[in-house]
Amino acid sequence: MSQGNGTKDKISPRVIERLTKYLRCLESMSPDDYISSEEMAERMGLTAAQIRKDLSNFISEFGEGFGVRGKGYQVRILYSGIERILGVHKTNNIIIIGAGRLGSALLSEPEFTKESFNVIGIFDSAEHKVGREMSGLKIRNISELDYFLETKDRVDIAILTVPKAVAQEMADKLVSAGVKSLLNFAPLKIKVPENVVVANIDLYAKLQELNYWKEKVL
Ligand SMILES: NC(=O)c1ccc[n+]([C@@H]2O[C@H](COP(=O)([O-])OP(=O)(O)OC[C@H]3O[C@@H](n4cnc5c(N)ncnc54)[C@H](O)[C@@H]3O)[C@@H](O)[C@H]2O)c1
Repeated sequence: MSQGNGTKDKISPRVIERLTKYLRCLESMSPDDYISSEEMAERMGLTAAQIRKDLSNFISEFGEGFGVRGKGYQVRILYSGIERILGVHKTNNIIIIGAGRLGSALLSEPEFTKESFNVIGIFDSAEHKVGREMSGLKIRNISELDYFLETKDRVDIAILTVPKAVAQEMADKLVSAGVKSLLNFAPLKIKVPENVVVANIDLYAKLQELNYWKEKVL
């Protein structure tokens, strides 16, 4: 995860990444259960101290009743607190730029039917795709993007699934129209101003990393 030039927040991206994993860990538990940091640590291959340290950054988000001596954290309180920290307790509107193979696969992803993430538009530049329906949404012409951003609901996140050659240009367009968060799948590092966050997902780079580690464990 990167943002323009500076860091707005003292919280490390690693902490936020672990919070998303804590949510996954808690998902399989009953909300009335309690879990200790030791038990969570064991399930997740972390240390209890790490978990306590991560959560202590946000202690005010959890409020009363968080952490009962001898029992641990109540799953309901921990889960909803982390959801609030991550901002997924409310609906986040998403648009997808590029209705190709990846854009189409993401649009049909069941996570996007959850309340926290809601795809409200998908755009493409290919005339033959514009107007077609994809997972219940009409593909819009990219030329309508500015008008859409001015007139429709707030857009919280834009996902870029366009070719590398146009990804930076599309990111600039989104940023100048006021979009503050980008998830980029094109294999290049998108540059954004300081007040914008971007997560670049480079699958090929991940494969290269994995290949390195594979050699080490053999
Ligand atoms: N398919 C994958 O598994 C995969 C995996 C990782 C990364 N990627 C990357 O994701 C991006 C998309 O991959 P894909 O396989 O879906 O490609 P694709 O060719 O199937 O789709 C790209 C879509 O973007 C559209 N497009 C091109 N220029 C545009 C513009 N200016 N505005 C709006 N739409 C535009 C094209 O018409 C096309 O529909 C690429 O950068 C690719 O390298 C793809």
